[in-house]
Amino acid sequence: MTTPLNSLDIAKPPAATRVVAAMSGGVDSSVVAALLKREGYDVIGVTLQLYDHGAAVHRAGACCAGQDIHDARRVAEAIGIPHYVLDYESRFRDAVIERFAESYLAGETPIPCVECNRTVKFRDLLGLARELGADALATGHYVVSRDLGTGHRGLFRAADAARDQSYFLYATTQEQLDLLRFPLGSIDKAQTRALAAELGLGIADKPDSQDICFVPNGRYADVIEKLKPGASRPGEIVHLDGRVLGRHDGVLRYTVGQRKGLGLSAAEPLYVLRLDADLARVIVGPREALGVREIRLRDVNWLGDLSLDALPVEGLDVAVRVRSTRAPREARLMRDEDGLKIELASDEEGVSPGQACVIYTDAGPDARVLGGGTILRPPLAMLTPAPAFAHAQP
Ligand SMILES: Nc1ncnc2c1ncn2[C@@H]1O[C@H](COP(=O)(O)OP(=O)(O)OP(=O)(O)O)[C@@H](O)[C@H]1O
Repeated sequence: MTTPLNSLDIAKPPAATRVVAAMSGGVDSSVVAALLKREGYDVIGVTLQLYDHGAAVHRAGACCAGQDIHDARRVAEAIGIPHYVLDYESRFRDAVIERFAESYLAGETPIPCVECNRTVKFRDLLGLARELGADALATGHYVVSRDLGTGHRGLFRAADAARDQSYFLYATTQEQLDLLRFPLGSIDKAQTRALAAELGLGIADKPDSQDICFVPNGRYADVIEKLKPGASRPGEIVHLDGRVLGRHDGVLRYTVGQRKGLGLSAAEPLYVLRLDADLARVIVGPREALGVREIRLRDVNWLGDLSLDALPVEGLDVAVRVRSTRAPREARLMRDEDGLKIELASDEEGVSPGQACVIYTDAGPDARVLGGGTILRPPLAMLTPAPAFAHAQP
C-alpha cells in the first residue's frame, strides 16, 4: 500500500525534520509513528500518562492506561525510535476531568475530548515538542490539515466521514494548527489497520478505544459522583405546563433531547428540554418544543481567513454540526451586540448546552472548519410554547 504521508509540507528533507509522534498505544498513532520513521523523519515518540493512577478516576474503576503505555513503548522499541512517557495526570485532572464534572453539574453535556485536545495535547504536548526542537507534532486524529498558501494551515474534514474527528478539534488555535500534522486524514480505518499489519506492528488488531477514555463503560455519572460526592442534588421533573411529573437523582444524569430513561408515564412521549441546575429541575415537554433555530456560543475559536469583526452585516452562509454524530446543517453566521449568533436553516432537535457547535464552510465531505464554540443555554423564554412557570425564573 502506498504511504498516505506523501510529505508533511515541511520544506526540509525528512532526515532534517524532527517530528514528535503523540503515541497513545493505539493502532492509529502507532501507524503514524511507524510511517514517519519509515519515511526517514527524525521521530520521537511521546506518550502521556493521563489518568492511570488518578485517584478520582481510579476509584471509579478505570484501569487500562497502563496497558496502553506498555503498547506504545513496545511499538517505539520495534520501530527504533526514542520514546518518553510523561506524567500529565494532574494537568489532565485539572483541565479535563474537573471541567467535565463541573459542566455536568451545571446542567450541561460537555465534550471532554475537545478540552483534552485544546489543552493537554495541543497546548502542553505541543509546547514540549517545541522544547525538543521538533518541527511538527503528529497525531493519529482523522482530520486533514492543508497548507492554505497564506503561511497558515486549514483544518478540513477527514476523507473517512465515519471517523472524521474535525468536530473535536475545532478549538485548536491557528498557531497550534500550523505545527500539527495528521497523516491519517486521507485514509480510512481499514487502510490504517492494513498499514499496521504491513508495518508488522503487534497492535494491528487492537480494538478501538472507548468513547471517553477516563469513563469506564460510559458510566460518567458514577465518575462525577465519586469525584464530587454530594454535589449532585435530586429534584423535580417538571412539564412545560408547570405540572410536576416526577423526581430525579441529579440533572447530571440527563441531556437535552433525551427521551428514554425518564421513568415517567405520560400520554405523549416526553423529551428533556432543559436542565436547570440551580433549581435542580429537569424540564420536559413534547417533541415540538425541542426544535431550535438560533444558537449562541461561548469560548469561540475562529480559524477562518476573514476576521470575525469583518463579518458582513447580512451574515455568512455556513454549515454547522451541533453534535459529533450529526451531519452538517445549513446555517447563517451572524454577529450582533451579544456576540456570535447561528441561525439554522431548519429546526434542529437536541441542541445541548455544553456541546460544541462547529462551523464549517459548507456541508460537503471536505469542508473546512471555520471555528466553533460551546453551545450556551438559551433563555427560558425561547422555549415554545413558553413554559407556564417562565415568569418565575429569570
Ligand atoms: N495518552 C496519549 N499520549 C499521547 N498521545 C495521545 C494520547 N492519547 C491520544 N493521543 C493522540 O491523540 C490521537 C487521537 O486520540 P484518540 O483518543 O482519538 O485516539 P484513537 O482514535 O483511539 O487513536 P489511537 O488508535 O492512536 O489510540 C491519537 O492518535 C494520538 O496521536
